[in-house]
This record gives sequence, C-alpha cells and structure tokens, in this order.
Amino acid sequence: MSVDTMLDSSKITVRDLNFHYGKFHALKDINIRIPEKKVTAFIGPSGCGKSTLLRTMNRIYELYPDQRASGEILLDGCNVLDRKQDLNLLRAKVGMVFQKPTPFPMSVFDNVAFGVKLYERLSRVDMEERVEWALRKAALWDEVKDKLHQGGTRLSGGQQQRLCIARGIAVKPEVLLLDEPASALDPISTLKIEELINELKDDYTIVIVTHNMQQASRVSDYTAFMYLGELVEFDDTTTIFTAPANKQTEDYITGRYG
Ligand SMILES: Nc1ncnc2c1ncn2[C@@H]1O[C@H](COP(=O)(O)OP(=O)(O)OP(=O)(O)O)[C@@H](O)[C@H]1O
Repeated sequence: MSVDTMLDSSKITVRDLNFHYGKFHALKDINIRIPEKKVTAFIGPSGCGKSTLLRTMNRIYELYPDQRASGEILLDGCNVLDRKQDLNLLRAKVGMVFQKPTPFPMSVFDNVAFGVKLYERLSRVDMEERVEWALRKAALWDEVKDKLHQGGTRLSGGQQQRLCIARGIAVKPEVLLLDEPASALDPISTLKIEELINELKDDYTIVIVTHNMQQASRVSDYTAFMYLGELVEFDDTTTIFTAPANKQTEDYITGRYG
C-alpha cells in the first residue's frame, strides 16, 4: 500500500517544511503525513535530518535564535509553526523523550507529577492516581512502587528512560516524539521500551527516530527514509523493508551505506 492511498487518518501534516541552522539548510521541502495512533519511524544515515524533523514538531528549536523553520506543520489542522500557537499548550499535546534519559533531580513521584502541575490542578488523591497510571503505562510501576520518594536519578538507565516516558505520558499528550529512546540502553531495557511503544500506540500517535533498522521494522507501522535533508521515501514499514521504490532506500536498508 502506498501512503497516497493510506487509510489511516493523519494526525500531523508537514507541508513544504524547510529548516535552517544559521546558513545551513538542514531540511529541504519536507512533505509528510504522520498517521494517527500509529508508530512512524524516521531512519537514515547520520546527519540526514531525522532529529531536526522531530524537533520541529514541538518547536523545541525555538530556544535557539539562529534556528528557523518555514512551511507548515499542521497538528489536527492547526499550524504549530505559527507563533500565535501557544507553546505551553503545544508541549502539552506533543511530548518528547530524548536519547539520554533526563530525569529531573527530584523524586520518582515528583518527576511524573512535575509536568501535570504545570497544566492541571489536581487534588492529592487525583495526583497520586495520575502518577500511578503513568508509571503503569510506562511499565515501571512494579519496579518503583516502593521507591516513589527516592531520587529519580538513582534508578537504572532503562528505568530512568521509562520514567521519562511516564513523565511524558502523565500530561496526557496526543503525540509522543521519541528521539532514539533506546540507544543508550542494554538489550533487555531496549526490549521493554519497544514493548511499551507497541502498547502506547493504542492511545498515542508516536514518532520515533532510530538508527537501528531492526528496531524500526519491529516497532513501526510506517517508515520514512531521509537522506541529506530530504525525505526520500515514506511508506508502510513492510514495503520500505521488503520492496522499497527508491534505490537509495534499498542501499541503506541493505547496509550498503550509512
Ligand atoms: N545545532 C546545530 N547547529 C548547526 N548544525 C546542526 C545543529 N544540529 C544539527 N545540525 C546539522 O544538521 C544536520 C541534521 O542533523 P540531525 O541531528 O537532524 O541529523 P540526524 O539524522 O538526526 O543525525 P544522527 O542520526 O547522527 O543523530 C546535520 O548536518 C547536522 O550537522
């Protein structure tokens, strides 16, 4: 099936997106539709723009004055690049998890509650319920239920990454952006993260950047192959990995370069 005939409705539509770091043209005329409640993987050789594309989706680049995006990224029809769009509201809808686990220097409980407090006023009981719910969703509850008031940085690397996912989920976003979430983890923690992604897609639209082709083929429904700032090919994952239309995609997935 090609994406043009994709039956899944799109959650995010990227139109004619260009991105510059100063004078460097990092993304060139990107057009892509990210399907709702599916997992979409961005793959491609180092430096091709995968993280940059992910980072445009919640405007995180705005922290840096020389980084500019033009074009449109429509989230449910509203252009998130429009400066009138409220950034806090956008970040509540589009959560992000980074490559290296980044727990805050506070307790496990407070790590998860922190973002929720920014957006909602919950009673103590409701907050406890929300924290437990997010930790269960992130498949971490059983491991930390007796350590909720210990420091989050005292957990193992794999647990810290699941804590960051719990923190992301706790605010109930609609989209979860994962930038190589398992690259710093051991195989067992990686497997847990992959199982988690599989479960989360029932409720969230997930976009994941990964260097690991097996991971992309295991966890994603759709895959985008990027090269030198361009989107070369986008299709359902089976097609990309078994019958890519483009020679560059084929060379990359068969390990001829990258
Ligand atoms: N802060 C920055 N300033 C200038 N150029 C940057 C900056 N961040 C990234 N770039 C450049 O933009 C291009 C795309 O980078 P990006 O991190 O999006 O690639 P990537 O595909 O995610 O790479 P990797 O797989 O190595 O993480 C690269 O050429 C990179 O050197």
